[in-house]
Amino acid sequence: MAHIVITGAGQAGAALAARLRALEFPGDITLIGAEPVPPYQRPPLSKKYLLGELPLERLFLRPEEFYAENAIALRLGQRVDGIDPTAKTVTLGEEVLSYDQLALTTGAPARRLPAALGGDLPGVHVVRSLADVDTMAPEFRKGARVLIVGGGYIGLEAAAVAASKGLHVTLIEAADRILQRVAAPETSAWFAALHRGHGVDLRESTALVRLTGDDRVRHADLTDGTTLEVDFVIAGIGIAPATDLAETAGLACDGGIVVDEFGQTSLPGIWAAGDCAAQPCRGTRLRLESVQNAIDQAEAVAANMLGADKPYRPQPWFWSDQYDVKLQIAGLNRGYDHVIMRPGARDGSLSHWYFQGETLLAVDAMNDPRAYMIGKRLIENEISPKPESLADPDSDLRALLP
Ligand SMILES: Cc1cc2nc3c(=O)[nH]c(=O)nc-3n(C[C@H](O)[C@H](O)[C@H](O)COP(=O)(O)OP(=O)(O)OC[C@H]3O[C@@H](n4cnc5c(N)ncnc54)[C@H](O)[C@@H]3O)c2cc1C
Ligand SMILES: NC(=O)c1ccc[n+]([C@@H]2O[C@H](COP(=O)([O-])OP(=O)(O)OC[C@H]3O[C@@H](n4cnc5c(N)ncnc54)[C@H](O)[C@@H]3O)[C@@H](O)[C@H]2O)c1
Repeated sequence: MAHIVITGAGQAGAALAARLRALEFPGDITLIGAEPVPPYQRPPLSKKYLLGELPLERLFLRPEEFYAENAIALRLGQRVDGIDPTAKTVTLGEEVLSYDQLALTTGAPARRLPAALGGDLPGVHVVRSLADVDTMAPEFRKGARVLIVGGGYIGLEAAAVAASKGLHVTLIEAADRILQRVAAPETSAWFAALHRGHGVDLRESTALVRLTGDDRVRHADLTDGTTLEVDFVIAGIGIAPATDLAETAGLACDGGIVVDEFGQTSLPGIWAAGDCAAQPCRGTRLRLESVQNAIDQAEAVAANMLGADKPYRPQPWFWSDQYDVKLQIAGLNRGYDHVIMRPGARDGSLSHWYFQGETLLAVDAMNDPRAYMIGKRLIENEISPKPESLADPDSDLRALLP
C-alpha cells in the first residue's frame, strides 16, 4: 500500500491529509507534528483567543476523532529530524519511516530578538504557537507596561488586544512606517492613527538598542534615546521559513523550500506547501504567509500527488482584526505605482485600491466588506476599473462587475 508522509501538522499539513482522503486516496497517511496538540488555526491566537473570547476547543481545525475515522495516523509531539531522499525514509530520533511520497508543511517559526540584545530574558515573548500564547497571556494584566517590537500584523493585533485590556502599550517599528511589508503608506497611516487613538504610544523609525533586567526583562533602551520601564515584551518581527530539513536533504531552497507551480520541490516525490514554500508567482518567487494560501496550496499538492497535474495559481487574500476594525486585503500590491482612496458607505469605512498603470493589483478594505468582495472578484477576473470611477463615492461598485 502506498504511504504518504506529511511533515508538519499545521494549517497546510491538516488540509493536505484531509484532501487526500476526500480524493479517495486508498493508501496510508501519516501526519507528523512537533507540537503536542492536534492541528489548530493560528489567527485567533493574536485576536479572540488572546482576548479570552474564544475557548481552546474552538481553535482546533477538526475534532481529534476525525483523524482516526479517516485512517490518518496523527503523530503529535514528534519531530522529523532527517530525510533520506534516496532510501525514501524520514527519521524521528531512532525510528525510520518509509514513504512513497513526502510532503513538507513545516511552516515558519517566529524570528526572535537576539540574545545579545536581551532577547532571551524571561518576559520576552513571540507569538506563533498555542504554547507561546498560553505562556504570554497571564502577562496581560490591566495597567501592565508592554513594549511591542515590530509593527506588522502580529505587533498591531497584539497591541489592539493589550490596549483593549487596559495595558500601557508602546509599539516600536524599525522601518519608517508600520505595515510596510504588506500595505501602502495610506493604509499604514490610517492604522497608525487608529492605534494612537486607542492610546498606543506608536513610534516609527525606532528600533531596540537592548533589553535589560535581572531575573526578567525590566528596561528597554530605544534608538530614539529613551529608556522605558517594561513589564514584558512581545517581538513581532517576522518569521523564518523552516527549511533546515529540506536543505540538509539537498532540496533547493531560496528564501523558502523551492517549489514549482504544482507544489513539487526540486526532488521528485517530495512536495511542499504553506508558509515554508517559495512558489512562482507573477514572474517572481515568493512565500505567501496566509491561511488561505496554506489551505489552497496544500489541497493542490494533494491532487498533484495523486496525478492531477494541475498548476496552483494563488489568489491571495488576507484579513486582520484590530479593535472594531476588520481589514480585508485582496490581491498582492507588489509593483503598484498609485493608490486610489474610496470612502465607504458607513462612517469610518474606506478602501485603498492599488494600481500598476491601469491594472488593478490589490484592494485594502477597512470595515468595507463590499469593496473587498467586489475588488476580489475584479482581481480574480483580471478586470481593471477606471480609477476615476472608484474615487467617486457615489459610483455603484457592483456596476463594475461583469
Ligand atoms: C498569531 C498569528 C495570527 C495569524 N493571523 C492570520 C490571519 O488573520 N490571516 C491569515 O491569513 N494568516 C494569519 N496567520 C498566518 C497563518 O496562521 C499561517 O500562514 C499558517 O498557519 C501557515 O500554515 P502552515 O501549515 O504553512 O504552517 P504552520 O501552521 O506554522 O504549521 C507548521 C507546523 O509544522 C510543524 N513542524 C515544523 N517542522 C517540523 C518537523 N521537522 N517535524 C514535525 N513537525 C514540524 C510546526 O511545529 C507547526 O506545527 C497568523 C499567524 C499567527 C502566528
Ligand atoms: N492578519 C494576518 O494576516 C496575520 C496576523 C498575525 C500574523 N500573521 C502572520 O504572522 C507572521 C508574522 O507576523 P509579523 O507581524 O511578526 O511579521 P511581519 O513581517 O509582517 O512584520 C514584522 C515587522 O517588524 C518590523 N521589525 C523587524 N525587526 C524589527 C526590530 N528589530 N525592531 C523593530 N521593528 C522590527 C518589520 O519592519 C516589520 O514591519 C507573518 O507571516 C504574518 O503574515 C498574519
